[in-house]
Amino acid sequence: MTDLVLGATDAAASGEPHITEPVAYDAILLAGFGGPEGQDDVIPFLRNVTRGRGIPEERLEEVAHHYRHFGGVSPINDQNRQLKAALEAELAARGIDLPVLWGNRNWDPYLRDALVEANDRGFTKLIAIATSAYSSYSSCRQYREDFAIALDETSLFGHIQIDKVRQFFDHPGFVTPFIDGVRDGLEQIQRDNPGIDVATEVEILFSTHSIPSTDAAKSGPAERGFGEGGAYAAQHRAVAEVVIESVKRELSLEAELAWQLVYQSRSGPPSMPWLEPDINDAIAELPARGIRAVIIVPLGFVSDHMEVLWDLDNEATESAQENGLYSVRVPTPGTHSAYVTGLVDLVLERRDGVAVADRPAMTDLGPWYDVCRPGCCENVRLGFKPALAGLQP
Ligand SMILES: CC1=C(CCC(=O)O)c2cc3nc(cc4[nH]c(cc5[nH]c(cc1n2)c(C)c5CCC(=O)O)c(CCC(=O)O)c4C)C(CCC(=O)O)=C3C
Ligand SMILES: [Fe+2]
Repeated sequence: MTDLVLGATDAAASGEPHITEPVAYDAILLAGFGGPEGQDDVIPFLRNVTRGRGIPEERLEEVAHHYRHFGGVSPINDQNRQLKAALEAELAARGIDLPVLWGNRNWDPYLRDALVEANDRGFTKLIAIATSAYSSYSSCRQYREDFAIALDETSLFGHIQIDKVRQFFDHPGFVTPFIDGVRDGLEQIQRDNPGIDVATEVEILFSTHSIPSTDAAKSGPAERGFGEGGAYAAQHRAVAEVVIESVKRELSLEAELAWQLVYQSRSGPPSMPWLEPDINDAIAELPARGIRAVIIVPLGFVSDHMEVLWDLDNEATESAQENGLYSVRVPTPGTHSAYVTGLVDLVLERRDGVAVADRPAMTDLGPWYDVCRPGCCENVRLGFKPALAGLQP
């Protein structure tokens, strides 16, 4: 163990942003968010997620109601079970002998359960895939902090090494399902709205989780300037541009497509600035510009979990209806074959120490770091906690 890169050994301790030495991993750690699986789980789950966060009580009641509406069951755990099975099938098909262990940050099975299993099976080197594509406290560092906490809880610090694949927002495996989805969505709009002008009457709304503006500002390494919304927003804008250009190419469209990046699922007190505009406010502005149809793209999400089912399929879809707009919601990557293949490629990239030039990245921002930079994805509200797979502090 080194104090430069907490919990890491070998190549990771060099402090380089990319590890291009092979590492003999024993297993993959699939790290999920976790979600309730029955009415009795809802409140304890929400307590786990929001401990010490200053989320207003009304917001918690509101979110509890979303889960209650679906019988207290979030689809997220089943989606991760399916992803685990798909990864195992892909690994087997490619003859790669790497077991997949699954553990969540906020619900059973927890990360600590996966680490106990790893230890029982004699695994000491794990490569983690967090089910989260972009850079921010919630989508990167919080997973890394929770790895450190889980090692501590299980007294496995110094026995088990946990590295983490890079944020994969611009990996073709993650982006391809969105390109497919937007292309199919446009075709559906043209089919169902004969004569509609895709250049002037359709708006593509790329939606992601809102986060506090202070988190967004810290979402990338301080020395790189990313503009408004930090690396988090910059990564989303860059991926959205790639999706738009790819769809135009695939459909041989000459005209520009209208799009914007919007936010959803805000949860802090109104006094705290979070990233805007909210998707529902953005939708309300569209009819005045002559827009007749929207494509809602859940660009920030890897599966159709509660934020997608409730905040998009329920709320945003209703906003579209109220504003007289035809709407299509694009699927998330889920278990799309490109996504599953891409995740396995990301693991092999680390196992084999692939050269940076040979790592696929569809935007100029990537390929993102294997070892997070100091202060990257910090949370100024909650203060410093040690985190694995990154340079300290
Ligand atoms: C960036 C981001 C992602 C995307 C990255 C990723 O995918 O990880 C994400 C995913 C998710 N968020 C989820 C659920 C919740 N998030 C909450 C609260 C918060 N999320 C935040 C950010 C994010 N969240 C933030 C800044 C907060 C405020 C509290 C804090 O400062 O930490 C709360 C508390 C209640 C509320 O306020 O909404 C809940 C219940 C679920 C599970 C859904 C299911 O069960 O299907 C998933 C996948
Ligand atoms: Fe969240």
